[in-house]
Amino acid sequence: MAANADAPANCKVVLAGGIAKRLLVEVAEGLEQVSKPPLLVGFLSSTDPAARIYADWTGRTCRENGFEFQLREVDREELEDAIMAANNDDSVDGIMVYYPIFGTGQDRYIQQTVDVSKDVEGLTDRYVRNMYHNVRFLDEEKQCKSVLPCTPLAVVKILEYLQIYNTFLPYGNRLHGHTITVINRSEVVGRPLAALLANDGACVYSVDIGNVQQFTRGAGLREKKHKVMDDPKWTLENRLPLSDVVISGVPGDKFKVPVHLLREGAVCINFSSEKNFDPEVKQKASIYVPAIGKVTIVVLLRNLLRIVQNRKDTQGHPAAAVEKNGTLEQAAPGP
Ligand SMILES: NC(=O)C1=CN([C@@H]2O[C@H](COP(=O)(O)OP(=O)(O)OC[C@H]3O[C@@H](n4cnc5c(N)ncnc54)[C@H](O)[C@@H]3O)[C@@H](O)[C@H]2O)C=CC1
Ligand SMILES: Nc1nc(=O)c2c([nH]1)NC[C@@H]1CN(c3ccc(C(=O)N[C@@H](CCC(=O)O)C(=O)O)cc3)C=[N+]21
Repeated sequence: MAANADAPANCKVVLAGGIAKRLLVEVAEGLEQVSKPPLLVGFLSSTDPAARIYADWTGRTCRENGFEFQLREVDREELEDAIMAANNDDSVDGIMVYYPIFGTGQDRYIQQTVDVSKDVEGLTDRYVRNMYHNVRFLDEEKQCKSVLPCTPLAVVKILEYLQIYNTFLPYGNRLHGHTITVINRSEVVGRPLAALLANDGACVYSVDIGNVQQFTRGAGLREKKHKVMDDPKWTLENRLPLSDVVISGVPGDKFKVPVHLLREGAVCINFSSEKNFDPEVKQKASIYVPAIGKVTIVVLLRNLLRIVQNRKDTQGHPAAAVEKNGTLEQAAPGP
């Protein structure tokens, strides 16, 4: 054994750019099906430097891939009216609002101002409710897919790429048998992500600053949608050794995932702007994805195409446009 102690560890570092490229092929095909390049309008009222970087980056990715993008920098007091004007402007296909703005519950209120038919980020109530309830379509005919939030969906796409999703299993159950820890439970990323992964069959431990919760569809995946449980005995430290996938998104540069507690061969994914994993992660992980932003933006373009498509499909088909939430009765094609 000692003879091999200096051999390099076998961790594959997977960069988001490569995964994004594959998804972009799909997006390019979708773009050919629409009559004009979709216009995305981004509202920047945030003073957070991460929001501006992300906004610039969205613009660049849109333009490079045949989409139109306009950045509207408005005072936060004017934002609600500006969003309403874009809702009523037929030339605007999609709207995204960069957060944080007020950094309070008011951001949630602003989010709900975006018209559901233009919400590329899937953050309005109807989409969020569909996601938590595992309802995948907007219409009973199952023609119009619901919109999923970009960053959680980007993580799903990465897990599909890495073949953590087992395509031998039926769609909707493909994470059965996996134990996944998600460190972050924000309303925009961590909590929806835990729910999506649990709805797809995983046993998910959702960790935030206060506690650890388990999201699962129960033994034998008998439930249609996930349930959430609390147990004060659960800690990050005692969940990590059980987890074959660890996804971390803690803001700030203080937090580091304790590498010594990772299970040998774990798959580690970081979505925080800061590095939540020290380089030693490569001594333990089988796969390490250090950042996911590039995939998130391609998922955004994919969502933009989807809402353009859904609007086309609901024209002259008003039943699909009203609030009518079907339940997930059958397996549906990919998310
Ligand atoms: N790559 C991407 O596509 C995206 C990345 N981000 C990045 O992800 C990070 C998080 O963003 P948000 O979810 O919006 O932040 P947030 O501040 O709303 O939520 C942070 C979450 O982390 C938890 N947390 C904080 N400290 C912790 C600790 N020591 N241990 C365990 N949990 C802890 C909090 O309880 C909370 O659930 C940021 O760095 C942000 O820039 C955000 C959106 C998209
Ligand atoms: N409505 C809204 N949606 C967002 O998704 C949103 C937002 N507002 N406000 C700002 C935050 C921040 N954010 C990031 C995106 C990518 C990386 C990221 O990881 N980027 C690089 C790594 C760092 C780099 O290369 O500079 C990458 O993945 O390759 C981080 C953070 C999205 N945000």
